Amino acid sequence: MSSLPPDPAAAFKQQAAIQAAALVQDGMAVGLGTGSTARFVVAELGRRVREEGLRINAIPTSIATRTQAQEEGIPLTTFAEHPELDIAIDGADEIEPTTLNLIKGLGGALLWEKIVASIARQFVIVADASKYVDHLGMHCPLPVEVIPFGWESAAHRLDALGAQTTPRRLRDGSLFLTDEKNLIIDCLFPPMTNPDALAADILNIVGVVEHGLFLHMATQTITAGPDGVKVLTPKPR
Ligand SMILES: O=C[C@H](O)[C@H](O)[C@H](O)COP(=O)(O)O
Repeated sequence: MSSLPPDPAAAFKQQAAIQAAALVQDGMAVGLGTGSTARFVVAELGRRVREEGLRINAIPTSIATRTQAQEEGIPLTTFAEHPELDIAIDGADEIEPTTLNLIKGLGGALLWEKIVASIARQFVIVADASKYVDHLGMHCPLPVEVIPFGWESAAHRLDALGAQTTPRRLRDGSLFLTDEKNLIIDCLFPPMTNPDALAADILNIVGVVEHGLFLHMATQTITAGPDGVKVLTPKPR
């Protein structure tokens, strides 16, 4: 029996995920996201592969997703074979509904997720409707991935940008390690009015590998909530 509490949003996540998985067509190279919503996408694509004979090649964005995709029987591919992808489908922690700018990475997969999103012609976000915010940073810390060497100095420089920083830890107190064996500094910023400038400042810190601001990347969001399914595309800038 699972020790995880039931997820009250699970049905909405699954609804959004199934609609997004329907965008995947025969022959596509597909980026598979990470997290509780992306899991439903992978499950649905696995079902389509097995039951409908859907032929796809996929690149997973975490070790956890790779394991799930293998269990589902989804064929995996490499960046050498597919340096570009037709579509990537992933979850998000916060969505700003006008720009479709995002915060991602509460699951720690932001680096591989951003690499995969950056090579996908379509980057589709699936979420339950609770993920919408007026300004990024309203509900979540911004995860920033840093290399282990000198991480305390990187955290100090993130503090200087106005963040309240906490290194992410496991329950036993040890530092959380990403799939790349890096650390995550969770940064509580005031709600963001200029995420582009903040993203540039964060990337200027030596030792920072990537951050969870996914700006001007999503081509579509599919969310589900009590009011039904909503599909958004970014408003022209
Ligand atoms: O690192 C994790 C990812 O960015 C997830 O896609 C994100 O945290 C959303 O996860 P969930 O669908 O579980 O809310």
